Amino acid sequence: MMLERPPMEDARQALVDKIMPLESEALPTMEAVKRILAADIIAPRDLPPYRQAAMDGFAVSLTETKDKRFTIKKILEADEAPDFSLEPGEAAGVLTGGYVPQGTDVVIRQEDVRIIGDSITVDNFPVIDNIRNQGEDIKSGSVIARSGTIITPGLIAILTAFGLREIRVIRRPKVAILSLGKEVIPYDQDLTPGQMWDSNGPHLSSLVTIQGGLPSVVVSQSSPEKILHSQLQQADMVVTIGGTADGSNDQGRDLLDSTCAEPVFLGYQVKPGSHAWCRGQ
Ligand SMILES: Nc1nc2c(c(=O)[nH]1)N[C@H]1C(S)=C(S)[C@@H](COP(=O)(O)OP(=O)(O)OC[C@H]3O[C@@H](n4cnc5c(N)ncnc54)[C@H](O)[C@@H]3O)O[C@H]1N2
Ligand code: MOO
Repeated sequence: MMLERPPMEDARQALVDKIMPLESEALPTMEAVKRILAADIIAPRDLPPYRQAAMDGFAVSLTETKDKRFTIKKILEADEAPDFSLEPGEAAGVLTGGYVPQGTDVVIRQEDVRIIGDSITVDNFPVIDNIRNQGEDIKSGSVIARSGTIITPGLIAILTAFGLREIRVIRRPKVAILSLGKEVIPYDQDLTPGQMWDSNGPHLSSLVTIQGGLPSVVVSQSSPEKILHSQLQQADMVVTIGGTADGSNDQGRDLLDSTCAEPVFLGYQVKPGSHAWCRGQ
């Protein structure tokens, strides 16, 4: 049902109601910032993926007698997965984000130990264990982000922390912008008296770019109907500029009538801009 000069909010809602989600496309994760997720993302594994040290220092296995001295079994490298377990009274050198060996009860910061030969003496036992448990941040199988989410830099970090190389996003809408009027010429052409550079086309085009669309601007001095119909084949949305009044140069209304698209609203209660029309499939 076509609305005649509705309030702006009703016009906006009528337009939004016409919008259909576009198809999705696969993108390398690094290129997906600001795009819209096309499907829920499920965590493929736990994060952290293994039990990690939260401090540089020593992983220790405590003794029943609460000894302060531990024998160093091995100093682990940053990229090393331990192939041993700690027995009570043993310690292993660990780095933040690295594995802690099986049997670890607590990680003591290196500032809180003294290294004497092949053993350590703990000056201060921490009140927390300084261990990040497997899956503590995100559990395998849980939803990381829902379909429809706008991908932020933070989400890119999470997706790549899971090694997700490619994700499905909604494709960018193609928006054709048609500047009507025989006096309007592209801004990069020389002007003759009576002509006007197209500035509204570049304005709308920039707004579309900022919102994530793919704009194309056409100045249709001649055969606007032909251009409009070809744009309707290629674009998801066509926006025409000018020609909305009743002057001899105003073809906007006839142009819209020449499409088979259903009228959504005809004019709306905004000044200036009251002559805006909308049609949709
Ligand atoms: N007899 C009447 N005249 C007008 C009426 C009316 O009811 N009866 N309404 C007035 C109102 S209100 C409005 S709003 C305007 C609507 O104007 P149009 O949509 O027809 O706009 P144009 O005539 O095509 O252009 C107006 C002006 O803007 C320049 N222009 C157009 N396109 C561009 C562009 N892409 N970049 C830069 N400049 C552009 C154009 O050259 C004209 O100078 O009608 C009133 N008149
Ligand atoms: O209808 Mo016009 O755009 O308000 O000045």
